[in-house]
Amino acid sequence: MFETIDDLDDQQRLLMRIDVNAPVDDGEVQDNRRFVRHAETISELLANDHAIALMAHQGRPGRDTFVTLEQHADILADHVGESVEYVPSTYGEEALDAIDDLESGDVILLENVRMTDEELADLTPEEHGETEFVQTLAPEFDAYVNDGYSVAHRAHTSIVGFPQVMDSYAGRVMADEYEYNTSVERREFDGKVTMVLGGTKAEDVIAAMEHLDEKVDQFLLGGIVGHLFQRANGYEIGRDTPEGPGGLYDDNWEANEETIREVIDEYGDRISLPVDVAREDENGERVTDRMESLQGGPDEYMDIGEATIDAYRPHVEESEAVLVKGALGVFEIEEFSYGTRGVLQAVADTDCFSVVGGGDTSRSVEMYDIGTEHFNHLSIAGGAYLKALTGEPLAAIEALEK
Ligand SMILES: Nc1ncnc2c1ncn2[C@@H]1O[C@H](COP(=O)(O)OP(=O)(O)O)[C@@H](O)[C@H]1O
Ligand SMILES: O=C(OP(=O)(O)O)[C@H](O)COP(=O)(O)O
Repeated sequence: MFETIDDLDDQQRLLMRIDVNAPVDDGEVQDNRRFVRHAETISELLANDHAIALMAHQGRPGRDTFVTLEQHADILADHVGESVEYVPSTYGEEALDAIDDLESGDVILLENVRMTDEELADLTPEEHGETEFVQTLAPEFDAYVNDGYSVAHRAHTSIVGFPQVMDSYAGRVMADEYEYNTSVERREFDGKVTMVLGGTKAEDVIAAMEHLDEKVDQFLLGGIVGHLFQRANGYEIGRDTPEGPGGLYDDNWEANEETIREVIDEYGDRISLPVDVAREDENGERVTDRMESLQGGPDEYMDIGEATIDAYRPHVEESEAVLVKGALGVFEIEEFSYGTRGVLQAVADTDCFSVVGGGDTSRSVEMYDIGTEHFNHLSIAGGAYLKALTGEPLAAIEALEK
């Protein structure tokens, strides 16, 4: 097990990794629940008179979302209610000067760690610990804190390098997420465990399903994941869209179909699939088509239909635990939110242990006032949450435990 910030002495100089990786719309960084959750950890640490230098990433090199962290500092400052100084350097002279000036109660945010040569280099954790990035910053601090659960599955320098050479602690977000998200893997439930899987990151979800068969009694599928399964069953549904991940239905179809077939052969009797799906008609209204009546063609289906929601609800009602990853439809558009809302409402109305994961998906609970208090945990992680559910070790946790 790892140590947490409860084990820290007061008034330390802390180097802390958070994950405020966010959607970027026309160059503007969008606020999200990650900022709120990390702000809570930062406030807690400030109450104990620590001085904090934050490390974080945004986007991936080459993508439009790969930007500096200037806006992130402002958004964080709003949530913390204290100044968060943006430093346009990760471990160069400007960074070292700002770190030198750090006093108890101060918070600075260093530049996007993915702008360094080391962060994404293909190195072992020990080699990450020997990089100039780590060797320059580590001596400046008393301890390292990792609160970035949603990036915990990446073995990058800021995640696995510093714990090699520094006293290391899990932040509040990291510790809470770890506790809830490993509950399925630990199989803490006697009753039925149901997993609701959807969203757009379909290949990750399907890969996870391969490892989940013994831990889950019932799968309820929707979103793009549901389309892919129904396509493998011979229905003419699904096409790649410019906004989507690409390749699911053409270049990667053969591989996807093979995996889906294996999953269906292995435990298809525990998998419920959409019996109807909803699209927009020529008047912009929601219409629902039965699966047998699909004709192929260019229709884009954006939600599961009402009959599917009715079929899924009883499974939720008889479950002891329900884990959700990915939305069942494009819930951001009210007309196509019925599936996601219907199933989440059923979870909220039932006295089961419940976790909703996926940065986007968990947002739907707040967006439609379903009541966060009805859920045991809303995860701010996507990929890391999915990995934890399957029992795969997370690089950050392994590094903290070392
Ligand atoms: N049928 C669909 N077509 C297109 N997008 C969909 C569909 N169903 C769900 N989605 C999208 O899935 C997203 C959420 O799932 P996902 O992309 O896996 O993200 P996360 O893991 O962050 O929750 C939502 O933004 C929603 O619009
Ligand atoms: O947003 C993240 O992951 P997620 O979309 O799986 O939740 C993390 O910040 C990890 O980012 P990455 O997938 O570019 O390594």
